[in-house]
Amino acid sequence: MNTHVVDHPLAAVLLTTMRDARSDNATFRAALRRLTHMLVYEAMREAPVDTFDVVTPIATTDGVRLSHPPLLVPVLRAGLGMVEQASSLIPQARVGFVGMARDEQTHLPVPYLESLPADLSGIPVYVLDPMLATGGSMVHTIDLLVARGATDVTAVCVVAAPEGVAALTASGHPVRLVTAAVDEGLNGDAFIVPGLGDAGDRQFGPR
Ligand SMILES: O=P(O)(O)OC[C@H]1O[C@H](OP(=O)(O)OP(=O)(O)O)[C@H](O)[C@@H]1O
Ligand SMILES: O=c1cc[nH]c(=O)[nH]1
Ligand SMILES: [Mg+2]
Repeated sequence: MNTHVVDHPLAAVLLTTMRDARSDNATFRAALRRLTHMLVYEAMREAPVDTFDVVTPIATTDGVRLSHPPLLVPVLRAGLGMVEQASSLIPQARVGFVGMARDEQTHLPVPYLESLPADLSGIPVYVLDPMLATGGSMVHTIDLLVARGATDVTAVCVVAAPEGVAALTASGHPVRLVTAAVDEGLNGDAFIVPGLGDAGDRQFGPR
């Protein structure tokens, strides 16, 4: 599984704001939006394009358009904070939704929402979730996508734990990871260390 860590000073500054426990909900959300812009921009770097003639006020030249406009899939709740920025960067993208919340005892994801197109064959999919911890939520989401025919999936995360990266690799799914950081690991509550806490709570308040 290919992992791309976006290593850029501007991304690192935004990640620092998100990590900082003193950042309030609004500050955290604003930093997530701006960091999402950078992550999606990098994630789309190799996206294939078609060329066509575009007529400027002066002459005709080559224009480009995305060959395959993608599907964006925010994983609720925390991924909601990424979808507005991602879709403004890719206005042609469609959006599907998956909702799940980890059980605090088992740390397993409990799904509560699935709203996805039936056929995803030939459509690149970008899953938006700030946190890849055990990987359970991301693997479950990709299971749903692959069952609909997806063969080209990118997980766009802010912070990943090595355990989550290993789970994505072990899943055998056609996925690559774009993230701002791979952290040290998980604590006994399956939270990422040093991480940034609960990304849903830090945007929207406790459930
Ligand atoms: O890799 P995992 O161990 O599955 O953990 C990661 C998941 O945990 C968080 O969601 P959470 O379950 O806290 O729900 P929320 O977004 O509603 O807060 C996060 O946004 C991921 O979806
Ligand atoms: O550190 C973590 C782990 C799972 N979910 C979060 O929001 N944060
Ligand atoms: Mg949460």
